[in-house]
Amino acid sequence: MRYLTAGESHGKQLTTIIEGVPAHLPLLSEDVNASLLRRQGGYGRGRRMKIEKDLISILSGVRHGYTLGSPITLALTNDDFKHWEDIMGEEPVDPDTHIRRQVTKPRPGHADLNGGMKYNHHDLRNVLERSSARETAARVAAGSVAKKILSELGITVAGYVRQIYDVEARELDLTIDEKIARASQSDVKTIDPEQEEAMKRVIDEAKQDGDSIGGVVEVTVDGVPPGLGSYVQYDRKLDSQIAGAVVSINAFKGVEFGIGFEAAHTRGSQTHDEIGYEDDGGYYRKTNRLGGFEGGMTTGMPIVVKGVMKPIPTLYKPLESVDIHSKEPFQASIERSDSCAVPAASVVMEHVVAWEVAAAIVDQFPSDYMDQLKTAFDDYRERLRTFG
Ligand SMILES: Cc1cc2nc3c(=O)[nH]c(=O)nc-3n(C[C@H](O)[C@H](O)[C@H](O)COP(=O)(O)O)c2cc1C
Ligand SMILES: C=C(O[C@@H]1CC(C(=O)O)=C[C@@H](OP(=O)(O)O)[C@H]1O)C(=O)O
Repeated sequence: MRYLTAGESHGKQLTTIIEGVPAHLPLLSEDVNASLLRRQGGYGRGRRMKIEKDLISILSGVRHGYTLGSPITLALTNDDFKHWEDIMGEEPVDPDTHIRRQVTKPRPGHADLNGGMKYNHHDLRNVLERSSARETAARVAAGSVAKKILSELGITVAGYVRQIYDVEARELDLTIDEKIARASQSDVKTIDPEQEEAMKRVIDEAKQDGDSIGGVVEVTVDGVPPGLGSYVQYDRKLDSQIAGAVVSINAFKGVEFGIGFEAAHTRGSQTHDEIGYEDDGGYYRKTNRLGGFEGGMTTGMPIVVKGVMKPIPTLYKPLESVDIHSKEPFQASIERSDSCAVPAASVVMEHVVAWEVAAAIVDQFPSDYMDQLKTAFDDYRERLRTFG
């Protein structure tokens, strides 16, 4: 399976084209919209999310509620476009007006300067429109289709906020239903109200100071069998595909599986997951310190992956920059902005991880239609249970 996204942040629409989804997967626009709605929520978002009502139209690949096996096109209209028509429209504009409106003071931490230099854009709006995390709506749309495939196979994916700035969510031993319930809340998704309030407080403080903050998101995938991904070629290692996908989310700078960076100071005996066997369930691990991966393949334990999001680059008290026309020092441009997008990004990360897992499954069990996939997948699970 593969997908492409297209669209500018304040352009007419975002488009996702997905290829390789097996036929006969139940799919309605409501399924995608439920995910999009969650991504729009979350404490710390700016005014843009009050303008948009992210609802997709399915333009191809689905008929009477089921996928056809042909490319699926999901289109999402930007409601904000109506306010930007003269800036974002396709018609040429008068050069004087154009010069006055240009974005010329690149924001440190955003794609503005590097993108402008690379594509020779003297108006940095040409960069920021596509580098904006508005694009993550299109990726969540793709991920919601992936989640439908996974749910047909008994696999669930849940993402939630582990940390915002210096407020850490307490570690809890949650059931999968509790994790999903927590992930589907649309606010700061944590465990106890006190921590939620503390997270909201640090977001408010950053906002009042014209500053921004980041945090940590955790995604868990339950119900995966052992052996998804492969050790035989570097680019088939599923953990590396997931890591790449996480770091491809705007502002995500690091990723870890299980105990992750802690493994630098744990001994082998406190790092690896001992193996057990039960007649009913087959092989299992006594712990899940490695977050569900060995050798680029799933172990059968839940995948546990964390991503760190840096603070948002646009600051209402801007950092120093240089005007690319005059070369004079200036404060960076202020674009309307979020002050913290970690809660929204937890929904994005959940969906990009879901995509990678679903794509690995469809790749490993090539199927034209869902029943074929389910049978191949169930047979595989059954074979593993008595393996050896
Ligand atoms: C959900 C989400 C919302 C974001 N909102 C903003 C924003 O309002 N303002 C901003 O400057 N950056 C925002 N970002 C981050 C930038 O898009 C990102 O930092 C930029 O594209 C540069 O990419 P890099 O940080 O990965 O290097 C957001 C990121 C995510 C995931
Ligand atoms: C539009 C979204 O996020 C945007 C991501 C973003 C950025 O620079 O990444 C900047 C802001 O855009 P605007 O200036 O239009 O408010 C965010 O609102 C979205 O998540 O749908």
